[in-house]
Amino acid sequence: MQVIQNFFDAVYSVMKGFTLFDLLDIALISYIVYKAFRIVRETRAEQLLKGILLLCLAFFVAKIFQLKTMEFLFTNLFQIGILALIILFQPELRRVLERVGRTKVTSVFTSEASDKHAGEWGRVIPIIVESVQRLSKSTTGALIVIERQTKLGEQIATGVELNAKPSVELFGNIFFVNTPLHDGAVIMRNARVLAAACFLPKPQKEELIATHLGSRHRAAIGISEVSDSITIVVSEETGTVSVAENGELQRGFTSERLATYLTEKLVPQTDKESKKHTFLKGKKK
Ligand SMILES: Nc1ncnc2c1ncn2[C@@H]1O[C@H](COP(=O)(O)OP(=O)(O)OP(=O)(O)O)[C@@H](O)[C@H]1O
Repeated sequence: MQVIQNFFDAVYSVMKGFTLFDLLDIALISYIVYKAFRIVRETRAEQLLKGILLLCLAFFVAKIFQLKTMEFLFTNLFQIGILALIILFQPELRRVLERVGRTKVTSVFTSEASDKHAGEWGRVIPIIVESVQRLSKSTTGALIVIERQTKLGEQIATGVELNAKPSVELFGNIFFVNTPLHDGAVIMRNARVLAAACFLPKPQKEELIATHLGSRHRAAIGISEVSDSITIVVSEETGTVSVAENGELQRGFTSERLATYLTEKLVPQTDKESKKHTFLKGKKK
């Protein structure tokens, strides 16, 4: 009974001094918790979170009924637990921080750099599309990663650095079967072919990926989970063109669709241009 009385006293004392800043505080915390919950739902941390919530519940039950040994045990467990969680979930924490760093607020500071290459991408996209079309026609397996804000230095270091001007012939040569660079992925940065034969990471939840997708498609999903890159995959078996972005693979791209997709992602349109584009689209209908 005393516990309940204390609880209401505490609530009353908090409400007495409640200001607009407290409301802002609550709104911000709610937003952070909501975002954290959404991120946790997409990772293996979901099960763990349920476990922690159960432990917290057990801890409060022990506190209410004054079970001293249980209380002692849980208090110590929580102290070591925080450190253990950081070690166990280091990859997830890293991904979350990377994701935070890629939010639109910070892109205010980086958009200038990406816009600088928009023109170059505009010239290179037709080359990529034509190369992909040829590779698809000849059922030559290919994996092309387009780097955006997240730097892919780790993956580039596993391959052979080229820093070459993109051309249809270059892509054809790189992916030509049994040549030294055909195994692995090409990574493009700032509209140039930076490296070839690069090794990409595996996806986090491999067991959830359709069994008919082989290691090339899985690698494309893997890199798209840990970065904001766009990865084009050409299937060696069927010639099907797929694109991986944000951990998702979309299949069956035609050349037109690929060109539109890449242009939308890599060549930011000015407000004026995009309005004109929408207007023209509307007129065509
Ligand atoms: N982790 C990886 N990083 C980079 N390239 C990879 C990776 N895993 C596989 N590859 C590339 O994919 C090739 C193997 O493709 P595999 O046949 O297993 O995949 P797939 O998805 O079934 O593609 P396909 O439909 O083209 O056969 C390898 O020879 C290599 O070039």
